[in-house]
Amino acid sequence: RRCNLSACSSKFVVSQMHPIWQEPLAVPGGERQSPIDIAVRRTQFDPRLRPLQMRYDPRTCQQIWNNGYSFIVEYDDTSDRSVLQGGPLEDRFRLCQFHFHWGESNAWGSEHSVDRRLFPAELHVVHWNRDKYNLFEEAVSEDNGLAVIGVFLKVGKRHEGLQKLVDALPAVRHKGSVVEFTKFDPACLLPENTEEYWTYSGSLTTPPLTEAVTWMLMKHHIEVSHDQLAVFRSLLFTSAEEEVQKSMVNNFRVQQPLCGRTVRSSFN
Ligand SMILES: CCCCCCc1ccc(S(N)(=O)=O)cc1
Ligand SMILES: [Zn+2]
Repeated sequence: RRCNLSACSSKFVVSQMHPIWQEPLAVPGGERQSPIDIAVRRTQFDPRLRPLQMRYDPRTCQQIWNNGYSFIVEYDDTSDRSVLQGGPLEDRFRLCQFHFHWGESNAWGSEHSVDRRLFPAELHVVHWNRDKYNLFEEAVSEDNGLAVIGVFLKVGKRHEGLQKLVDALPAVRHKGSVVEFTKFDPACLLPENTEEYWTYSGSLTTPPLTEAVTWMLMKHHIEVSHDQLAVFRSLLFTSAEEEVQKSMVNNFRVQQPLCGRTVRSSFN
């Protein structure tokens, strides 16, 4: 199937209307946008890809914030206490936050797909290149500025590690609310096997959509219970002042053209 190259080549491409942000999105460049479908048969095994090395200090966990699009668990990234390196990465990246994307039903919700298969939700663990930049805000707009680990969620047994986070969500029901949240190790949300992943060069999936991200999608998913996911869906896009309350669901971006990029795998 030909990639709609028209969406890949023009300098400024106005991509599709975003279901939540409404206004048409003009994205810079537009030839390495995220998310994408991972066509497994077209991925290329790269034996040079090393295992990922996550070293997270749970004490760097600070708060949960409802930013009106997802809930963000934010970490203190003013020192090298929580760092990611290895895999496809040449530099060291500091953990700054993690968040999720999910659907209104279990039939969809993830941003990436695997052979067109969608998952009910997707976790993003966000890091920035501390060897090249001094702040996340700088790294966001730079090539090789960010490294995001993606993990697919399936509905099944209850995830014990997630429950502490789920219990805190009612406190950030409305857009703009923040609650203290400490001593949480995001490694508990990763699958046991973090050696098997796909990696490609892409972008942020929400504004500013900058093409700064090295993506690493875990091949293995984690399981959460239906009730845990229902609490995600009980959050609101809207602030307490707004008269019409809108459920925070379907906060994912539609898939973008691959534009000739190669997705590499760390496994055969
Ligand atoms: C200077 C402010 C920029 C904030 C950009 C925050 C952001 C982080 C990760 C992702 S995602 N979904 O690609 O992992 C999207 C947006
Ligand atoms: Zn995300």
